[in-house]
Amino acid sequence: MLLADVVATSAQVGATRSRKTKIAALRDLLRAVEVTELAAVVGWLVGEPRQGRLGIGWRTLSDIPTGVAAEPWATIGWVDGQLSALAGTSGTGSSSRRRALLVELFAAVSDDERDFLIRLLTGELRQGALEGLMVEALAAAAELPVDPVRRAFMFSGRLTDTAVTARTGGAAALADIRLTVGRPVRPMLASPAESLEAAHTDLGADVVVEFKLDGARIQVHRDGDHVTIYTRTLRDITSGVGELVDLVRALPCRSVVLDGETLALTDFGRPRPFQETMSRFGSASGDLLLHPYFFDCLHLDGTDLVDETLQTRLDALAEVAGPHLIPSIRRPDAGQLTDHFDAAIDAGHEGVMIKDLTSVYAAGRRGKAWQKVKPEHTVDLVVLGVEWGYGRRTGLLSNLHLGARDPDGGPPVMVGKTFKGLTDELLAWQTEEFPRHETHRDRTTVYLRPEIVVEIELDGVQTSSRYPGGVALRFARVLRYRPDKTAAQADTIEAVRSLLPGG
Ligand SMILES: Nc1ncnc2c1ncn2[C@@H]1O[C@H](COP(=O)(O)OP(=O)(O)OP(=O)(O)O)[C@@H](O)[C@H]1O
Repeated sequence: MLLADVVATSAQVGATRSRKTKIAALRDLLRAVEVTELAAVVGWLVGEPRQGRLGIGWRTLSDIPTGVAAEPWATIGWVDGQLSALAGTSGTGSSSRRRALLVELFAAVSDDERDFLIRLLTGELRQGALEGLMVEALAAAAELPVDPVRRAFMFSGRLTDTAVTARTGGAAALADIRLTVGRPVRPMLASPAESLEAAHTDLGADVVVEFKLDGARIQVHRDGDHVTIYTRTLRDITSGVGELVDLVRALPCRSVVLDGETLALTDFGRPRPFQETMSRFGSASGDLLLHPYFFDCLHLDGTDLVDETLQTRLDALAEVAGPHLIPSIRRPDAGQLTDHFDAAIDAGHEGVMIKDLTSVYAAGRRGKAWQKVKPEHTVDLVVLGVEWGYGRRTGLLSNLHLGARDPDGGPPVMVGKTFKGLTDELLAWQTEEFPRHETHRDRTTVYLRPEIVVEIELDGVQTSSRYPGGVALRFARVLRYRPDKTAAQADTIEAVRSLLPGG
């Protein structure tokens, strides 16, 4: 099959807002490709080549001469081979070798294909929403229910592998993919709740309420003396966090998989700012010590706990990591719930997580089983453009155009603008950094590729006829930039709409 077929399907997926139509388009393509082409195609369609991130920048790519292929002939296998060669090129002389490979690649493709490849190689195609669609399309193509595919993906962490397993082995092979100590599992995520009371009413009395710490997610695997530690995006950071490795090695068990958050603390035991934890995180240097706060246990001494209730998992966690638990309270009444929330805020934390004690561990869709409550609403949005300031801000890039993620993989949906909360330092940073992400500009505004995520605090949202999503932010202000997040991890337009009064 040709690259052109994949590009056509990608365009079809982008052109419709209908989830069903998108899935059908992906399913038809998945059915038509050879099994040998499947991993490459799945990787491209979710924006994550099976070779991993190739680290090719926009600047390098824009310098490669345009192709001449009038009749597209680039096959999937050939393009995949070029990407493997690119991935395997390192050391002296690698940049000219990489350039030669790119020139060869681009000479063989049409304009549409070139555009697709550029977006693939720069990471612009990478979107969490596409993974969700792909999971459903893989199930449809293999005529299987979605759940076993989603579950296999949770355990394997690699959609390309899951695709091949679904195609070649069907339900039985998918069911064989289980938690393996040492191999990271995709983490379970939370949904925002409107308020403490709303979450409590929604989940009922059978809940645990935990502090929500503003650190970095860690997933810890230990098999005997062998410890590995992964980030939220399943990156192995073991070598950078020696203090955590030592601590986990000393836990009273033979094998364990733990989920938690890690933080650096001040001398007074209060959390250090998020930026400080992040800068220490994974870089073995610096004298800040990271402390783990565990909140889940997925495996203990040969027993998988993923399908057990949270209550059972927390009991196992208390047994193995008692001194390192996140502060929590089980089955609080309304008064205890508010007290716990206040205690979290007083201690300098972000808020609380309210979790259903009867729920199992499930990654893949932001479920309602874990709900987060913060004192203010905050959303992570994508910067779409920025206007030149005036008055004191003349010559500085100031007013941000903010977009929420389209859960179906389309371009972000604009929901408002703000220049509030920007310090002089941030204004200077924006003015220097944003032109590097520019697509084009007009007299007032520099438009950006949607790749910078900013955390916005707001009082709420209101319906709007001006913005395409029908909703606009109220009193939005910039809290901070989120370099740890990609646009695929920004909040969705649905998450923004859910903040509408009564939404
Ligand atoms: N008690 C806790 N239970 C689960 N996750 C927690 C807890 N405390 C802190 N966290 C962090 O919160 C994240 C889950 O919240 P969410 O799914 O909203 O992710 P997020 O988009 O990073 O959230 P936010 O932007 O609010 O940090 C986890 O990935 C973890 O890093």
